[in-house]
Amino acid sequence: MSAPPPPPAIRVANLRKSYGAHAVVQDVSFELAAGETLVLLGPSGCGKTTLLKMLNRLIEPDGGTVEINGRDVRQQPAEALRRGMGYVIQQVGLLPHYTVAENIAVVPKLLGLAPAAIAARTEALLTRLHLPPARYAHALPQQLSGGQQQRVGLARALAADPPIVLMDEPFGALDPITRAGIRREFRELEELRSKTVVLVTHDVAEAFELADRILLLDAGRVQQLGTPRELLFQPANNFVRRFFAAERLALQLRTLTLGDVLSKEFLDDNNRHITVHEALETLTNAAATNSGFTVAQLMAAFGAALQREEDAWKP
Ligand SMILES: Nc1ncnc2c1ncn2[C@@H]1O[C@H](COP(=O)(O)OP(=O)(O)OP(=O)(O)O)[C@@H](O)[C@H]1O
Repeated sequence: MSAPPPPPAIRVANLRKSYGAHAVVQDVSFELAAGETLVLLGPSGCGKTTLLKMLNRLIEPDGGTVEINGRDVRQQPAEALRRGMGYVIQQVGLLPHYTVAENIAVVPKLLGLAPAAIAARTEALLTRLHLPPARYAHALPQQLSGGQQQRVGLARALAADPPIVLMDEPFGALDPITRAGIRREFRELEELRSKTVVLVTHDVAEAFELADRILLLDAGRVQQLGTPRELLFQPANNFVRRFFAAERLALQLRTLTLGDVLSKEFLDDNNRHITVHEALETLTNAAATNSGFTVAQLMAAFGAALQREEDAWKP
């Protein structure tokens, strides 16, 4: 007999939380496979942060269950649970009198890791996050820019190599350009690729860029759970449709790939996964090498692909 499949990394069932008469999270359920990135998205006050904090017991639910790797979180002490999950917040929360390296070492020390292992890990993470250790390991948080502090916050969350990382508006305090840059680094960070990530944002473009799946909330209720593509092309209701209306074209450009829009003769293994948006950026860059098609051809193909998608989901 084959072994039963492993339980999902995170399973949330019928989770509820109210403050007085205000139902902040209402009957939320979802499952997340190991290695998946789920983005909690929705308007301000819809319950994203409350939902996230119930995963690591910073907030205790009124009802429902949270299981991590098949185990109910209430069966483990909250402190131990939190040490096993990375947590990144907008305010970063670095300890002001600790150096960058000391901040990163807090959880690994609590977990009893050997000092040499902690030092090696800190150095590797700082290097990976573009903060050369020789320059930054012994700096104090106040000597860093907001973007650099955010990177240290990320390094700290990853220091003990937790399989699950929770992030609450991790790029929220940054200006748009720094934000886009860090987001790109984040996507490319090997350290995060294998991790199960739950990330809160109210930024639609950010959600589309980072999510494997998006959980869209309104007033504490799940409006839709699905891939960015599903939310865009198969909205479950009018709220979902309206939520993306203002940025629809930009999202479509970021969602459809060359593989979706171009015919086979223009495709190869290097370009088929590039989004139309990325391809346009390259094409309009003067230094770009010849890609075999023009902006006009790509836009025509994109228009035809959109029509196909819309037609496919018409009731
Ligand atoms: N401790 C509390 N007591 C009373 N009400 C609270 C408490 N914490 C949160 N709320 C309310 O619950 C609702 C959801 O808050 P939450 O922080 O989860 O929303 P959010 O979607 O993360 O919002 P934002 O995007 O603005 O951060 C809000 O209306 C908030 O005022």
